[in-house]
Amino acid sequence: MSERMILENVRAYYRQLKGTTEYFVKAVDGVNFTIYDGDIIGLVGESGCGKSTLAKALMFDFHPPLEFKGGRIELITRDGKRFNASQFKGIDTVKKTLWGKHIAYVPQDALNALMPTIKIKKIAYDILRSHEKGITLKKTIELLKERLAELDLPEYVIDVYPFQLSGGMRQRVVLAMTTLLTPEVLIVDEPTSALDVITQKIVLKALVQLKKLGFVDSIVFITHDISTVRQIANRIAVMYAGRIVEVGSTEQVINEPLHPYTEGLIHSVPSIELEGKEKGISYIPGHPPNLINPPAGCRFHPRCPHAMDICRKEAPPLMKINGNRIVACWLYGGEKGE
Ligand SMILES: Nc1ncnc2c1ncn2[C@@H]1O[C@H](COP(=O)(O)OP(=O)(O)OP(=O)(O)O)[C@@H](O)[C@H]1O
Repeated sequence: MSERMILENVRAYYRQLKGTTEYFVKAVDGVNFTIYDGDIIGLVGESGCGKSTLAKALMFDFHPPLEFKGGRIELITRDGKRFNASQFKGIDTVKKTLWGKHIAYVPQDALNALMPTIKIKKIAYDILRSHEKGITLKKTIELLKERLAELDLPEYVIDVYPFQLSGGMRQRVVLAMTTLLTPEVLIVDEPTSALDVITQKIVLKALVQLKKLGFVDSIVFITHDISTVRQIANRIAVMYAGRIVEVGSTEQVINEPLHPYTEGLIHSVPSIELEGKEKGISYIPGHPPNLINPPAGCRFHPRCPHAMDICRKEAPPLMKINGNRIVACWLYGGEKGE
């Protein structure tokens, strides 16, 4: 499997000023993570754990107050070209070089971000124009018609205003428009959280379709809802307090979670409990830490039922277990992972 993105020890902090004192919110702090061609990765974790900030890092989207503090973020294109976050001097070059063409992002508020008074074809044209000089409205319409048909959306959509579309339709139109230039990686942030269950399934199907048809190679699906992501992801990465704590196949992570945090997360989801697990719904005690001054050692140790001495002192590295499981927890031994 070829790699599409490699993240090594990535740190992305928000700079904050209180009076004259400078603080950093360590929203992404030592993340290691690889995205392969063909992946649909579910990135899960509680609110505030750093998922959206990690999405910004994957987009090379660093501008104040967010700062890239170190590590390696590398994007590898289909034709083998490599882009490194540290090679870019400003966000404008990132936008021009990568966004839309190699990596695309559908933010949490995409549904509302569409200007209600501009027709879909004009919105698509404006998006394409910002990435591809010389593209015409005629060419945009041709391309968009093709894509809409592939995603089972009617052609008339191009001539309507966003407010005339239902939530699920709007979300699929956003997906079609965002991927018109066939980027290698698509990042979607909570794409289904505002939708009813049936519409959610239609949007999930559209995502799978985008990958199947080769409009994108890999998808990162960000959500706090592990039960949604399990429907389409082949792998799940679990994030806690700015770090990835476990990565594995969807089945492994859900059926045999290794990290105590993953276990807590899964047992707190009713829809997963109902499918065969009879342990009852439970909640993870305590709260995620303040990311300005996170606890030493494993960041989960104050909430962990298995915390040992070492957990309070040393942060566990991501370790490879049984060949293909990856976990950052002192309960497990093994060689160093991703
Ligand atoms: N502009 C900002 N300035 C300072 N801190 C920020 C900023 N944006 C986010 N943060 C902080 O960074 C941390 C990670 O936030 P982030 O939005 O990445 O988490 P998340 O997992 O995506 O949360 P959610 O699921 O609620 O969207 C949080 O502590 C948040 O308060």
